[in-house]
Amino acid sequence: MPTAERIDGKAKAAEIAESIRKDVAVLKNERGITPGLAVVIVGHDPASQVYVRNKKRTAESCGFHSVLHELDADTRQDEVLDLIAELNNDPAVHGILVQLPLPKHLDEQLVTQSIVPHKDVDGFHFENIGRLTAGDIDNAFVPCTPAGCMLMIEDQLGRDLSGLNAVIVGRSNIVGKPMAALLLAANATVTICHSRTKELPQVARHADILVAAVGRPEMIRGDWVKPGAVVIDVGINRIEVVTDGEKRHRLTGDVAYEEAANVAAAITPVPGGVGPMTIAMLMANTLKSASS
Ligand SMILES: Nc1nc(=O)c2c([nH]1)NC[C@@H]1CN(c3ccc(C(=O)N[C@@H](CCC(=O)O)C(=O)O)cc3)C=[N+]21
Ligand SMILES: [Mg+2]
Repeated sequence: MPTAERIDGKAKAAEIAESIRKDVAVLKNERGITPGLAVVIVGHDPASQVYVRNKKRTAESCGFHSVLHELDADTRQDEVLDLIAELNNDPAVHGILVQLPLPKHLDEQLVTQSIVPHKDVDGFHFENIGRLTAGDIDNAFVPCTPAGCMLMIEDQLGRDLSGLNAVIVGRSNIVGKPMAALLLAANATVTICHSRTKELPQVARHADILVAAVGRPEMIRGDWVKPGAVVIDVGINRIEVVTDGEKRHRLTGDVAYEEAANVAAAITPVPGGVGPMTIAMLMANTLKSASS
C-alpha cells in the first residue's frame, strides 16, 4: 500500500482557473480589459497539438481572448518573426507563447528572444530569466512548469524551505535552471543533477524535495527517494504498452510512481500533476500581463 499523499495538480489547477475567472470578470468590469493570449504552433506534432488545444480551452474557460496561429512545418524564420512582431504590437494580445520544440530549420533562441519581455508569459526571454535569477521575481514572468511545481511544494512545506535539501534531476533552461532559482529564493539548499552526475541515486537520496525533469520514463526508482520526501514528477513520457495483445500508449512520468509512493510523504502523479499546473500558471502569467 502506497503511503504517500497523491498531490492532485488537476484539482489545484481547476481552483486556480476558477479564481482567475473571477479576477478576469473584475478586470473587464472595472478597466474594460480582456486578457489576450496568442499561441503559435509550427508544424503538426500530435503531442504539441494536444497541449496547445488544452491551453486554448483553458484560456477560453478563464474568459480570455484566445488566438491560435497554426503555421505549416516549412514556414520560414522571417515569417515566424513577422508574426511575432505583429503580436508584439497588438494591444489585444497580452501574452505570446511559441510552442516548443520548433522544426529544426528554425532558431528557437532567436524566436523566443524576439517576443517582447512584457508579453513573454513563458518566461523564456533573457530579461525574465535575469530578473528571476537576480531575485526580482515579482517583476519577472516565471516559467510555467517550475512556477506550478513551486506552488505544489509550498502547499506541502510552506514558503520557507530553510534547512531543506532540494535535488533537481535535469538542467534544462525551461525547467531545471528556473526551478533551482525558485527553490534557492525560498532558502532551500539546491543541487542540480544531470546525465554526467556521479552516483545520482545517492545524491537523490539526500533530497527532502526531489524534482524529476529528465524525460526518461520511470528512471527514478523507489530506493532513490529519502523517506518522507516530497517528489515532484515533471516528466511526461508516452510509452507503448501491450494489454490483451493490443498496443496502446500510456503516459508515465520520470518517477516509478508506485515504488516512490511507498517511501515519499507526497508525490505528484502523471497525468494529473505538474501538467495541469503548467497550464494554470500560463493563465496566471497572462492575467498578470493584462493587469499591469
Ligand atoms: N513554449 C512552450 N511552453 C510550454 O509550457 C511548453 C512547450 N512550449 N512545449 C511543450 C511543454 C510541455 N507542456 C505541457 C503542458 C501541459 C501538459 C498537460 O496538461 N498534461 C496533462 C496530460 C495531457 C496528455 O494527455 O498528454 C497531464 O499531465 O495531466 C503537458 C505538457 C508545456 N510545454
Ligand atoms: Mg512553460
